[in-house]
Amino acid sequence: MAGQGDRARGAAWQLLRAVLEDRQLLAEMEGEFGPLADLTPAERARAARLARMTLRHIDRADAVLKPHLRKAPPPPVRALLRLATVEMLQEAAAAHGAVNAAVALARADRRTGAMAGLVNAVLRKVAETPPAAWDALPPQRLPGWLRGRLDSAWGRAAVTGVEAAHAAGAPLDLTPRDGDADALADMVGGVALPTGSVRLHGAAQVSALPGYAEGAWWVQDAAAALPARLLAAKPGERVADLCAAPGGKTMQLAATGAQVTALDISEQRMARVEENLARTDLSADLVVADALTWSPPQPLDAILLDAPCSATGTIRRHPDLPFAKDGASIKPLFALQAQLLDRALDLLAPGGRLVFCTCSLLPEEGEKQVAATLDRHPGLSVRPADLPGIAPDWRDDLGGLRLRPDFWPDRGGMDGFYMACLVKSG
Ligand SMILES: C[S@@+](CC[C@H](N)C(=O)[O-])C[C@H]1O[C@@H](n2cnc3c(N)ncnc32)[C@H](O)[C@@H]1O
Repeated sequence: MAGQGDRARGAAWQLLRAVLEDRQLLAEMEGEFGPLADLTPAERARAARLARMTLRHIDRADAVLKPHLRKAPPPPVRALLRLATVEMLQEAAAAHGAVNAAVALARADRRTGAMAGLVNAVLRKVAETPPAAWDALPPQRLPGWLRGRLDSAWGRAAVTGVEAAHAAGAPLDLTPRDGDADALADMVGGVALPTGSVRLHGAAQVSALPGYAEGAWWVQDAAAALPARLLAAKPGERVADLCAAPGGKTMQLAATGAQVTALDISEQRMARVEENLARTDLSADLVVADALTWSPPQPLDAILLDAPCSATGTIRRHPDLPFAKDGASIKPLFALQAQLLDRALDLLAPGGRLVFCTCSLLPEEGEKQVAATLDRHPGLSVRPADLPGIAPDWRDDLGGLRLRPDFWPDRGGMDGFYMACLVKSG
């Protein structure tokens, strides 16, 4: 019978193959029926971590493997070699355990069984790689379609910084329900960030942290916490969160005392908003509907539009994304974002505020989208972003905020985001 580590490795191998061979997203496979279904919570966490770590360092693994392979092995074997290489060199796992487990996995699968000898021989050589040689390998490159766009938008130094941030992964950020970051940092042993989030470095089991059961905080990247702060909802205001699930921003809005309607097109994802609100003892009206056709009973004072996007700002948390998506698959989102913006503006009362945001690194989903909206809607203006803890150079010429993973390098980075607060003429 396979040991615990082997079951986790086996599941990580399946996850990797599904991403690399079938372009599936990890998040879609981590549910009840995916490759992790029969594992214990600890095994699941380990499998998901191994798969993500391998995807973050796959180019480096290939560079180490190349001299030991006469020709590229079939994809399943290649994925197994990459997994074990990253486990040994990035995680510094004991070589005998990683090699033996990979050989056992190869042997147990009829598609790879005949190559178990090769797996053994190659990984024994990989195990001899000096740590300094591994450390000297450059971080994984972004895929060509994204690298080119980011290079044109932000320049080569930024691209290099973003790639380094992706390789480093992401810390765990929490948003305090009562807004007291110092008290929460003391409670969980984290660091209060200048923008009001609390950061924890190193692996932590979220549900075991103090305050989880009481709903004193929720997990939310420090950058993702800023759009709701930019909207600055006030008690009693009528506010809608138009693309709400899983609800991080809904909880922030509800915590202000505003009357919040949280809307999402996905019933399944809306269930997550409901769970999150229940745990944090916050309330909002929940609506499953298409934001393009939904109408509120009265015009709204403020709207948050966290529009569907390429999510290219979250690659450090989701290293599978560059393998599962490409430039063509994200293009239709640009038009949808413009439609959602126009519709949201229709729903606002005169003088009302709309924060548009996307977790994207592409100007097409941020700066360009807002500039085009201002052109389409004479009288619309941007209220310049001004929030505690933001650096002046995060602000763009329009008055929005451009955030990138290479910002805050000494603090552990942040997700990529763009946000701007639009004000409808009175
Ligand atoms: C970026 S996510 C939102 C994240 C969320 N605001 C948070 O902070 O937790 C985008 C969401 O938009 C929803 N969505 C996509 N198209 C939509 C539409 N036409 N109307 C309403 N929601 C939509 C998706 O189901 C998805 O949950």
